[in-house]
Amino acid sequence: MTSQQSERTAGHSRAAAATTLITGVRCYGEGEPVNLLLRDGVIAEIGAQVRDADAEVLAADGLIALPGFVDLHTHLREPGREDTETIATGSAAAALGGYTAVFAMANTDPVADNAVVVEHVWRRGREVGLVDVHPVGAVTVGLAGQKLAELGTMAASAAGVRMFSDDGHCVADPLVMRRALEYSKALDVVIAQHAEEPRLTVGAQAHEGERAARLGLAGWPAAAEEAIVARDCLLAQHLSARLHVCHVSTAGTADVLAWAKQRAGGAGISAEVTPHHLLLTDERLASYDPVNKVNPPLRASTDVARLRTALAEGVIDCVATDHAPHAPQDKDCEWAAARPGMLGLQTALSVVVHTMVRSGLLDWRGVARVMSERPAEIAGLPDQGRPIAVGEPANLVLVDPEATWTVRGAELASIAENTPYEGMDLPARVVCTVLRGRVTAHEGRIRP
Ligand SMILES: NC(=O)N[C@@H](CC(=O)O)C(=O)O
Ligand SMILES: [Zn+2]
Ligand SMILES: [Zn+2]
Repeated sequence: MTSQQSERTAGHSRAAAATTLITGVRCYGEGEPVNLLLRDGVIAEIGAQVRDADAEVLAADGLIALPGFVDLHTHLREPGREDTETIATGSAAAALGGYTAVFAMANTDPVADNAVVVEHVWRRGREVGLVDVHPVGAVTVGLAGQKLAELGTMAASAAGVRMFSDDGHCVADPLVMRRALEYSKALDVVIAQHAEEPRLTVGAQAHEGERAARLGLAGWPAAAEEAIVARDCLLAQHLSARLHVCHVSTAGTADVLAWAKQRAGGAGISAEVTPHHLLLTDERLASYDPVNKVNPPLRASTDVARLRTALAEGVIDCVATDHAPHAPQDKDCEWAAARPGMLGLQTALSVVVHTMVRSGLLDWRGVARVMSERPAEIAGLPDQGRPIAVGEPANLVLVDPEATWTVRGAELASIAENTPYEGMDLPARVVCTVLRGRVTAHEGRIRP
C-alpha cells in the first residue's frame, strides 16, 4: 500500500470507538455463535469466551455477521441536487443499509470530471464519516462522450479515483471507449460502462416488448445493452484492460458475459446487477407510476430469472444499488417526463435476501461475496470486503435474518422518497453497521 493510500483508507477524521464487544453472533450464518472484540478499528479477538470489561457490549444473539457491504454504484447528487440527496443523507442511508463503502457516480452538477469536484466529494464523505465515499470520475468531459476527462489527474488527486464512468450516459463512440480502456490500464483503474447504444434507445421509455407496445411506450430493446456489452468485452480483451458493466438487465447480457468470461479465463471483465432488476418486471408498468421508471428499464420475468442464476453462478459478479434519488416534481409527473431511477441503499440487502437467499440460490457466504467481497476486489479496496478474522479491519454488518419490515419511503434516510417497494414487506433487516470498529448505524438509527 502506498503512503497516500494508507492516508486515504485509515486517516478518517473520526476516531474509532475504543473497544466494542459483539456477543453471540454467527459469522456468515455458519457454526456456533461467537463474540467479536473490536479494538483500534480491527477485529482483535474472536471466540465463544472472549470478554472485555471495558468494552461497549452489543448483544447480537440470533444475528449474522457479514463484512460491511460495498456499493459500486450510488448517486449521491451532491454537488447540484442537494434537494434530493446530499453526501450526508446518502451516507446515512448507506450506513443504515449495511454499507461501509460506496462509489458516488460522476453525473452531478458540476460533473465530477476533474480533481476539484472529486476531491470535494471525497472530503465531504470523510467529514460525514459514516461510510467511505469514493468518488467515481467521469470518463469524458461533461459526460458528453467526446473528449476524455483528465483521468490521471483524478486518479492522482487526494480522492485517489479508482473507478471512472459516464453513468447516466453510455461511452458510445468505440474509439473514445478504446482510448479510455487504454488509459485505465496504464493507471490501473476500472472503467464502468452504462451499456446503452444511444441510436437504439432514442425516445425509449420502457423495455421493448409486448407490454410497452400495448401501453404505447417507445421501446428500449435488450439489444441496445447487449451490443455495447459485447463490443466492450471484445475491446477490453483486445487491450487486456479491465471493464466493469453497470446494471446488467437482460438475459442476453448474461449470455454475452458468460461467453466473454469463459473466453478470457475470467480475467478483466466484471458486472453488477441491481436489486430492482433481480425482483421487478415490466408488469409494474401497467400502473403508469413513474416510480417504476428506471434506466435500464425493468425487463421481462425471463430476464429476472436469468439475472438471478447469473449472479449465483458468478457470471454477474456483484450487486450494486444504482441508488438514484429524484425529487417529487421529477417523479410525480407523466411517465414520459419523469426521470429514471429509484432509491436502493436501504432496501438492497432485503431484496437480495428475498430474491437470492429465500430462493436457495445464495447462502450467507454468497451474500458476503456479492455485496462485499467482489465489489471491494473490483474497485481495488484493500480494507473492505475482508474476511471476518483476527487482525482484519472491523468493517462489519450485523443482520437479523428472521426480521420482516414494511418499506416506507418517508421513513428512509434519503431526502427523496422514490422507492418502488413502498408498502412492501421485505425479509431481513440490518441491525448494526460498523466502520473501522465504530458503530455507524444501530437499530435503524445513525450514530454520528
Ligand atoms: N439508473 C437511472 O435510471 N438513473 C440514474 C442514471 C443511471 O444509472 O443510468 C440517475 O442518475 O438517476
Ligand atoms: Zn446507468
Ligand atoms: Zn446509475
